[in-house]
Amino acid sequence: MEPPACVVEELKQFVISDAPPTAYYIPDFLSEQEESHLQQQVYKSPKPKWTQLSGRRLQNWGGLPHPKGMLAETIPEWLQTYCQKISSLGAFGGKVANHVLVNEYKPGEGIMPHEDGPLYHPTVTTLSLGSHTLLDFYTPVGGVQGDAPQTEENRFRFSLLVEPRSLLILQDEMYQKLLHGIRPCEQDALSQKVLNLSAAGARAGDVLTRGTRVSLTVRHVPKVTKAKLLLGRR
Ligand SMILES: O=C(O)CCC(=O)C(=O)O
Ligand SMILES: [Fe+2]
Repeated sequence: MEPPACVVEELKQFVISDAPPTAYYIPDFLSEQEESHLQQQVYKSPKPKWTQLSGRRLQNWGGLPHPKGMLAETIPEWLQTYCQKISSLGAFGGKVANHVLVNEYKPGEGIMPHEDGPLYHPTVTTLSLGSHTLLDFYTPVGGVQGDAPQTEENRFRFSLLVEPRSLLILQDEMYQKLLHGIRPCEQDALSQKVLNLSAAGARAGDVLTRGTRVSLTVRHVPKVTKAKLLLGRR
């Protein structure tokens, strides 16, 4: 089902026009109460729900995405509310998000440049709780013109500032053609390379100190397998 055109229309005011198509940045998408409620729920989750990785830890909700289809699991109500709220903006072309990754980064932690890949295509949406971060975007290896060595520095294109309580939506080229990552540092010195400075209420020259950030990446996994294997069936 297509979303009502007016809803998608409403998103257009949030396009980051200096970035490649298409990034939407919505500051204060969450109220402070919603932010602390979500933080409480994340930290109330049972310990085995966390997976510790190098430089961050995560919770996976909704099932494990797989090329053959995700065996869907029920998303708890405290997350489902936001799956619906974000989907109702038209972010997933009328579909409802069915997968959420919760990432926690302490100051000095980050995530290596990567692509989100085909399983979630074509949209990823991110809620930020507790702290800002800088999301850095890179040309893939092999995508840099000329003879320059393909170092991370040479492949770096620009950053987006995501403030706590904001919603970021990435689609199109931003999703498909660029890698994204978070540098493992404790402070961010903002420059003109941050393409959404004014929308995020910041200025070049500002230095922001990171706190613990929890991000919720809310996505729609199109390929789902519903048939649960009936164990013990005769
Ligand atoms: O924490 C973020 O904003 C980025 C997380 C991310 O890139 C991912 O989970 O794929
Ligand atoms: Fe990612």
